[in-house]
Amino acid sequence: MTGRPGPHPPVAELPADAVCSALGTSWRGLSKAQARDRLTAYGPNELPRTGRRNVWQPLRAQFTDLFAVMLIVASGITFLAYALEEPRDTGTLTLAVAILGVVVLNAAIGFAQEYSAERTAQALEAMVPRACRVLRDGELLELPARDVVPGDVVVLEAGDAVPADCRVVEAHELAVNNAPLTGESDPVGRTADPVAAGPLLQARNCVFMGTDVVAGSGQAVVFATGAATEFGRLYRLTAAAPPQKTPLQLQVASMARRVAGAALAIGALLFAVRLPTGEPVVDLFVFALGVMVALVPEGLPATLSVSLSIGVRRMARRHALIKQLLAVEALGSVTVVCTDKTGTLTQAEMTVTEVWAADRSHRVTGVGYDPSGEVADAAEVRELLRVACLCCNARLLPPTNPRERWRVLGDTTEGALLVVAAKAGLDREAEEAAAPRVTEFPFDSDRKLMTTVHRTGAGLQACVKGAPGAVLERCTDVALDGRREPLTRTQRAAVVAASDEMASRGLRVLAVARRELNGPRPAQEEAESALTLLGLIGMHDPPRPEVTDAVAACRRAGIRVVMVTGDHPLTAEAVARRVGVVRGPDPVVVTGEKLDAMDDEALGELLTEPSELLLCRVSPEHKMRVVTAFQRRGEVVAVTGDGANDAPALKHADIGVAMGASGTDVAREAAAVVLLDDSFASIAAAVRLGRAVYQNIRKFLVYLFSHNVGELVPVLAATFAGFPLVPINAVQILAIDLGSDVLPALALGAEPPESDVMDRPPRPRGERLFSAGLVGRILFLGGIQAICVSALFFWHIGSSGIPFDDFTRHTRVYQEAITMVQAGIVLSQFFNALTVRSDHLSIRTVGLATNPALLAAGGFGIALMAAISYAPPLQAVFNTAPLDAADWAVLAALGTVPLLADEARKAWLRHRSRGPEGGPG
Ligand SMILES: Nc1ncnc2c1ncn2[C@@H]1O[C@H](COP(=O)(O)OP(=O)(O)OP(=O)(O)O)[C@@H](O)[C@H]1O
Repeated sequence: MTGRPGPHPPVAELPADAVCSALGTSWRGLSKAQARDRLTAYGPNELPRTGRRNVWQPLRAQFTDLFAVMLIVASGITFLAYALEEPRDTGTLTLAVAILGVVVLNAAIGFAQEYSAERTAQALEAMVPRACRVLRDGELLELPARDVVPGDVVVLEAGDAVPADCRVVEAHELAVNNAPLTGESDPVGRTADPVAAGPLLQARNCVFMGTDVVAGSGQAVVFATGAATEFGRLYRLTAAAPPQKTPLQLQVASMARRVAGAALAIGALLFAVRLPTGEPVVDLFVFALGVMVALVPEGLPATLSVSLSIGVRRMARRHALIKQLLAVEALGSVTVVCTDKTGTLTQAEMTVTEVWAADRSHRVTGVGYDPSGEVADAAEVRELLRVACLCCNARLLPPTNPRERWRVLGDTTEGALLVVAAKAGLDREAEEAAAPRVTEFPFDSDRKLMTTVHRTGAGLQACVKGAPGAVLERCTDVALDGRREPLTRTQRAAVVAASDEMASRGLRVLAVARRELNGPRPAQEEAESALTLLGLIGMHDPPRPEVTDAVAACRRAGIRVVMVTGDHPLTAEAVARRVGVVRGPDPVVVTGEKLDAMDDEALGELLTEPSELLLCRVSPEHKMRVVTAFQRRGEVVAVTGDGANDAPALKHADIGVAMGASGTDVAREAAAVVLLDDSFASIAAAVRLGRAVYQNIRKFLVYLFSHNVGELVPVLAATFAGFPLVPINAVQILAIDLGSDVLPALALGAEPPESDVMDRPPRPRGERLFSAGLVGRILFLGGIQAICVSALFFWHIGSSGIPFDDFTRHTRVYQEAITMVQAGIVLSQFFNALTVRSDHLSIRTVGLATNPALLAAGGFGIALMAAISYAPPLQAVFNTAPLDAADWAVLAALGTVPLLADEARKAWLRHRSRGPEGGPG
C-alpha cells in the first residue's frame, strides 16, 4: 500500500501547533520508532507504477508497423503463389516461410530492445538521488524521499523538490512553483498561518509533492504521502507518455522508408524487364518479391536503438545518467561546455585556510572537514567566526566509524565555516541557544549574501555573510580592536586589497558583517544595511585531480571549455589555471556586471573571439544569456548547473547537465544528463562515448548498406546480360540479411570508442547522418563487392561452356555459382566489418583483435555459409552446392579486395591530410 487511503485532518484551517497534534507529531518531528511504525502502516512514499505500458503493447506494435505489414502481405502472396504453382516448388514455400521468419525475428529484436530500454530507463530513474531533509527526534536527517511518512517535519530550502503533501509550519520568504499541479508557472509565496476553508490546492500554507521550492526556506509537516497526495491523484489519471524518438532515430527511420520505396520500385522494374523472357509469371513475381524483401532494411531501426542504449549504459558506468535519449547523440556533437567551478572542477571540500580581521591575517591549520586544527585565539577572530557560524544552515556530521571522514550536510561553503568555528571552540548549536534565530533572508546567487537575525540580551542582531563586494557595499563601519569605527576610504581599499590578494591565490573569500537592531523583526532592507564589517574568511577548494586531463582532452577534441562562476574573478582565474581551463597569459574575464552592460551583438562578438573565457560573478540569468548567445552562433552547448535557478539554462541548452551528488532536485529535473559524481571528467567521458555512438552508427550503416549493393548489382547484371536465372536467390539474400550480417552489425554498434575519437573536431551541427561521405563509402565498398561477386558468377558460368539458355535451377554449375556469390558476399562482409571500424585509420592501427565480438560474429556468419554449402537439408532449401578448397581460396582472396582498396583510400587520405600514418588523421 502506498500512502494513506483515508482523508487527512483539515490541515489548512488549523494553526501550526494544532496541525502537529492532529497529525500526532511535534516540532521536533516524529520519533524514530513512530516513523518506522508509520512506514509499515502507510507504505513507502512512492507513486504506483500505473502509467507503465504493459508488455503486450510494444509487442503488438512490432507486428503492426509499416514494414511488418508489408512483409506479412508479401508472405501471404508468396504462399498463394505456392498454392497456385504447377508443379509446386519448395523454394517458393521456403521463401514464404522465410518472410514470415523475418517478421517474427524483427519483432523479437524490436521487442527485446524496447523492453530492455524500458528496464534501463527505470533502473536509471532509480539511481537519480531523491533525498530530503527531515527532523526526527529533533535531529536533522537526510533520508530517501520514499521513507517520508505522515507526521514527518520536512526542512525545505530553495531548490528542493517537495517530497510529499505538507502543511507549512515555518516560512522564511518561502515560495514554490506549483506548475506541475496547477499549470501556473509564477512562484507563489507560502505562509505558516492558517487559511480559510477552500480547495486544498489553493491553500497558501500547503506545499505539494511534485512541486519545487524556488526561494526561501521553511519547515512543513507531512500530511499525505504516495498515492494519497494531490500529485498521486493526478498521476493516476495520466498515462505515461511514450518515449520520443531522437533526430538520429527519425533520420534512420526515414532513410529505411526511402530504401523500402526504392526496393519496391526495383522489384517492379525487375519484374517488368524479365517478363518478355518468357519465364513463368508466378516465378517472376516470387523472384521480384524476394528481391524487394531482401532490400528492405527491416532490422535497421532496432540495431540503432540497441546502439543508443549501449551508449546510455556505458555513460551510466562513467557516472553520467542519461535522462533523455536525445542527449546521447547531442553529447557527440558538443562544441562548447559552460562549466561551474565549485564541485565540478574542484572537490567542493572547502577548508578555511586564512582569516583576516582587524587589519591582520591569521593562518588556520588542518585539512578537510575534520575540525582538528588551530586558529588564532584573538577576540576579533572569535567574534568574526561566531557571527559566521550563526549565519549558517549546514550541519557538520562526525564520522560514525573509523573509516569514515567528517561530512557536511548542506552547503559546503557553510560547512567550512562551521569547521573553522569549531577549531576556535565554537559550536553553532550552543551559539544559537544563546542567540536564537528570529528570521532568515536566505542566500541567493543574485544578492550573493545571506542574513540571519538573532535575539540577544540587548535586542536583535543581524549576522551577514557573503561575497566581499556585496557585503562591503552594505557596510558603513568596521570592527577594529573591539571598537566600531567608520569605514574610511583607505580602510575600504585595505579590505579590497586583502580580499583580492587571497582570491588571486585561488581562495574563495567571504566577508562577514553584523548589525545591532532594536524594535520588531526587521525587513531585509534594514537587516542588510549600515553593517559593521568583522573581517574576511578565505577558503581553499582543491581541484579534482582527474579534471586537468579531462579539460586537456576537451581542448584536443576542439571543444571550448568556458568557466561560469559566481565567484571572484581572481579566484576563478587561479582555479582555471590550475585545471588548465586557462593557459595563456591573457584570458578574457567578464563579470556579470560587464555582461549586463553588453547588448546581444557585443556579447556575440565576445563569444566569437577564440580566446580563453572566464565568466565571473555571474548569476543564473547571465548563464542563460550566454548559452543562448552561443547557440545563436551555431554552437552546440552543454551547460552544468546545480541551483534551482539554473533550471532555465539547463532546459534551454542543447545538453543540460545537473549535479547528482550536490545539486538541487529542480536542476536534476530540468537536465538531460545527471552526473552522479559531479565531476567535469564525467562530462568529458560522456562526450567521448557520445561521439563513439555516432561513429558506430555510421559504421553499421556502411556495413549493412554495402551488402545491399553487393546483392543487387549481380541481379541487375544478370537481368541485363540476358541470363535466364538469378545469380543469388531471395532465400540466400535473406540468409545474409538475417543470418550472417545481424550479429556483426550489432557488434559494430557496440564498438569501444576509437583511440583518436577525442583528437578530432566536433561534427558540424546539423550534419546529416546519410552524408555524401557516408553514401560514397557505401557505394565504394558495396561497388567493389558487387564487381567481385558478379565477375565470379559469370566466370564460373562462362567457364563451364554451357549456353545461357540451357541453364535451369538444378544445373550443378548454376548451383555452385550462386553458392559462390553468397559465400563471396559473406566473406567480403567479414573483411568489410573490419575496414568500417575506422574511416581513416588502417586496420593495423585499429588492431585486428580489439573487438573480439565482431570477429566471433563474422566467424559465425562464415560457419553458417559453410553449413548452407555442405549440409544437404540446407542445400535443398537454398539450392546450393558444396564448394571445394580452391573455390574458398578464390573467395577469400576476392573478399579482401574491398578491404585492400579501402586501406589504399585511407592511406591516401592520411597522406593528404597530415602525411604518413602514425598520428591521427
Ligand atoms: N552560503 C553562502 N552564504 C553566503 N555567501 C555565499 C554562500 N555561498 C556562496 N557565497 C558567496 O556568493 C558567491 C557566489 O556564490 P554562488 O554559489 O552563486 O557561486 P557559484 O556559481 O556556485 O560558484 P562556483 O562556480 O564556484 O560554484 C561566492 O563567491 C561567495 O562569495
